[in-house]
Formats: sequence, C-alpha cells, structure tokens
Amino acid sequence: MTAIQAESLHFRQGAFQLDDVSLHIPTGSMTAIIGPNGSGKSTLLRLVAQLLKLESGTIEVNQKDITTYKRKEFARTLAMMTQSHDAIPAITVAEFIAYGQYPYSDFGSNKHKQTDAIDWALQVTGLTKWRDRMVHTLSGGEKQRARIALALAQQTNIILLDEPTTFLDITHQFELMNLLEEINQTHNKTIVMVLHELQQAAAYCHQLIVMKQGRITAVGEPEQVLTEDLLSKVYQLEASVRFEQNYPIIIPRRNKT
Ligand SMILES: Nc1ncnc2c1ncn2[C@@H]1O[C@H](COP(=O)(O)OP(=O)(O)OP(=O)(O)O)[C@@H](O)[C@H]1O
Repeated sequence: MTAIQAESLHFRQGAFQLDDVSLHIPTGSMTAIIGPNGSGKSTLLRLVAQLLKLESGTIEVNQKDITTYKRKEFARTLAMMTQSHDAIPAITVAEFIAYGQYPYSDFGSNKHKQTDAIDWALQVTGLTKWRDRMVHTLSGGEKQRARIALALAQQTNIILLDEPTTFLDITHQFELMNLLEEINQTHNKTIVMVLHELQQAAAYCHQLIVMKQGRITAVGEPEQVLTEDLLSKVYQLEASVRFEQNYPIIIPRRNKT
C-alpha cells in the first residue's frame, strides 16, 4: 500500500526551484528527508501538506489526488507539524491539543470521541500530568511534545514533521525519536520527517530520501544511502562512514597542518 505518491513535481519560489521530484512513501513506513540547508526539504513537505500549491505534477495521498480532497477530509487523513516558532496563545495543554480535533467539528456532538482522542494524545506523549498547565510555561522539549500531541489528536494515519528534534538536547532528541518509533510501530502511522541529524535518521527510519538543490539524489535504506560518496557529493564532507547497530559513525577527515 502507498501512503504518498508524488510524480514529476515542479515548484518555484524566488531563485529556488524544485525540479522533477517524484517520491513513494509506503504505508506504515518511517521516512526521513535529509539534505543540506536550502535543498528543498521543507518545501517538499509543505507541498504534500497543501501548504504550498504545486506548479505541475501530481501528489496522491492514500491513492487519491490531494487536490480532490475536501479541506477537513484532508485534515482527517494527513497531519503536519511545521517548523513554526509562533507564539502559542495563553491556553492550557489540553486546550491546545484539542485544536487537533477541528476536522471532526462537523461530526455532531460526539464529545466522547473527541475527549478520548485528546486523552490518548496526552497519554502517548506523556503529557497527561500537564494537561492543565499553560502551554507557554512548558520547556522547549515539552512544547515539542505538545505539538506532536496536537498532530496525534488529528487522528490521521499519516504524520509529517518538519525538524521535530530541533532545539532539543540529546536525551530529549532520542526520547522524541523513540516516541515517533512507537507511534509508527504500535499505532501503525506513516511518518515522514525532515531531519538534519543523520544518526537519528539512519537509526530510526526505514527509508532515507536525500535532497540537493531542489532534486532528489538518492532514496533507499539507510546503510545503502549513507555512504562516503554521498556525504562527499551532497554535503561536500570528506568523511569515513561505518555502521554500528544501525547507527552510522561518521568521522570527518581533517587536513593536518
Ligand atoms: N517564500 C519564499 N520565497 C523565496 N524563496 C523561498 C521562500 N521560501 C523558501 N525559499 C527558498 O527555497 C529554498 C528551499 O527552502 P526549504 O526551506 O525548502 O529548504 P530546506 O532544505 O528545508 O532548508 P533548511 O534545512 O535550511 O531548513 C531556500 O533557498 C529558501 O531560501
């Protein structure tokens, strides 16, 4: 089964061009989009989430062209956690997460189901004990969890995340990756995320998609994709790479003076 299928995407913004990009995301998989700054990773994710409008090409989500979805129907199918650092209004954690239920607001007064979804999102992200705290009093990592909980409360089978581990310390980065892995495995959600941290991308994801200058230059399993040749060509980094227990050990070659 295919969660996301994109064919021949083209999109321009300023001097940047996304050029003939195609991708295939299997249902139930965990995928990382990696690549240097400005290579088009967020743009690609935003096109899939319909936050940007394609110039040409097609994107299907669950075998259906994204342009044929009604807005709330799409929001019940795919959730996206953006890189947004917008100020969050003065509301509690539970109230914030309840926004994730907006695509179900046409479904009458089924308050029970809505409350269940919010409780579940709080519980999965370990935020139940802080449900009545004001969001702006949470730490950066806790806020990141709340934003993931909001996406979970949307009860979609596909979740996109743009740099979910940014601003987190190493412990919280791994905690978050473990959480996403659990959501993927236990709750069978398809997860696609932009990541800069190559170790985490390789250790946790089934598939890596590598972007450079608006194009996809490699796709595949981490050990096949993350090679010395790729680091040199895509990141201009001369380094040795070996894998230990799914983790890539990347050692840059430094010129000795
Ligand atoms: N609204 C805009 N107008 C003009 N150019 C834009 C706009 N938004 C993004 N860009 C440019 O498009 C290119 C791709 O941006 P994008 O955010 O997709 O890259 P990225 O790979 O996610 O980068 P990063 O790793 O730095 O977050 C960049 O050169 C960026 O400056």
